Amino acid sequence: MTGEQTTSAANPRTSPVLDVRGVVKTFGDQPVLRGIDLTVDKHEVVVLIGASGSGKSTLLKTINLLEQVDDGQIMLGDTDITDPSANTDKVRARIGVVFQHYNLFPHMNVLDNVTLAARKVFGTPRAQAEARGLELLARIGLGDKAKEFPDRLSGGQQQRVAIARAIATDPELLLLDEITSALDPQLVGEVLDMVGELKRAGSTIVMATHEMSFARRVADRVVYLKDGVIIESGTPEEIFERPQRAETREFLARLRDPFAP
Ligand SMILES: Nc1ncnc2c1ncn2[C@@H]1O[C@H](COP(=O)(O)OP(=O)(O)OP(=O)(O)O)[C@@H](O)[C@H]1O
Repeated sequence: MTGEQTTSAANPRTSPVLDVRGVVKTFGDQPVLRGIDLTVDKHEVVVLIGASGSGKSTLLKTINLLEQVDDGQIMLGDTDITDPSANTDKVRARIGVVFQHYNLFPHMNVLDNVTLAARKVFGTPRAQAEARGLELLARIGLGDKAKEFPDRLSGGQQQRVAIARAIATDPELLLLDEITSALDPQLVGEVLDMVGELKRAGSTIVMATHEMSFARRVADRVVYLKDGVIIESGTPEEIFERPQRAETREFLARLRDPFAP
């Protein structure tokens, strides 16, 4: 028996980092999430795939409380974050988020961007926050950019800073929404490599992406969403090599050949 098996036998399953239960979201009369169930364990990397408009971003937004659910429940650890009494700021402080468009504050230098949440939300003393920020920037190869303003960085560098900012407060969960789709193709690799490093470092991640090769490489679990419903989820091998559902097979075939019937 391996050490890992002994540990898990001794410690029965701990509660998941994220537990999405029956989440429903409608915009006007358009149902966008139609009963989503999704559990994410610590250190797990879950990748959401699906056609444009299938509800991937909306799902991430409900988890970050940028959108309210119409029905269902979302647990972050032991906190029901969909309970009206949940403190939005406290919930958001536990979740790191990076969106498609690197939304760094343009009037702040890179280090101030990375350390802002630690200083303002967590009250970490500036010297301590900056030491951690500089360490993070050095780790991602941008140590020499600490005092630069965002507009002096390439899109890929800005997005890497946005990721550094999201992890600077050691969030329990990281949400990444199409973080490479606004980038020039030659800048995509450096950002995706950074996500690979976060995975190796043990982050818990839910990400939406159209980069299937990346989903295949980095995901522990791939979740295929269609019209607000999870059609199928499984390991990258299960989804990409042996999809069980006809809808998944059709989606993947269309990616390979957009003119497929
Ligand atoms: N605030 C909103 N008001 C009205 N409709 C919305 C709103 N946000 C999203 N939608 C609609 O909800 C549906 C799902 O959108 P969503 O952005 O979640 O899809 P997605 O899978 O992330 O797409 P993409 O891959 O293009 O980012 C779309 O039809 C979209 O137009």
